[in-house]
Amino acid sequence: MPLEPLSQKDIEERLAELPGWSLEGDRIARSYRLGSHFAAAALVMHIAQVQDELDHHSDLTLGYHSVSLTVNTHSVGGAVTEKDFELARRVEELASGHGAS
Ligand SMILES: C[C@H](O)[C@H](O)[C@H]1CNC2=NC(N)=NC(=O)C2=N1
Repeated sequence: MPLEPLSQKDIEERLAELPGWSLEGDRIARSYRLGSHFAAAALVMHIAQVQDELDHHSDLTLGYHSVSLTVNTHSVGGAVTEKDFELARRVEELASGHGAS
């Protein structure tokens, strides 16, 4: 199925199921806190693995005790699509396993 930009309503409905995620301009975004810098780096590596698996890649930033990501879909001109939410849901699952909050 070809990717299509989601409407504002579609985005809001999906964000309501993903606490901590928000719309920042034309991207969906989330930041996580971790217990140490190394724990944050480990989460970055795990997210990178999932991103390669999905062939969909966020802008991913490692902070001191934090990991932040924002994502949209380049192939539709930088709009938010279902693929961005697929990545967000996968990241949510693995982040809780890393003790991220
Ligand atoms: C060729 C490859 O499938 C594309 O470049 C993929 C890779 N990762 C991507 N990531 C994101 N965020 N948007 C894309 O459109 C995208 N396209």
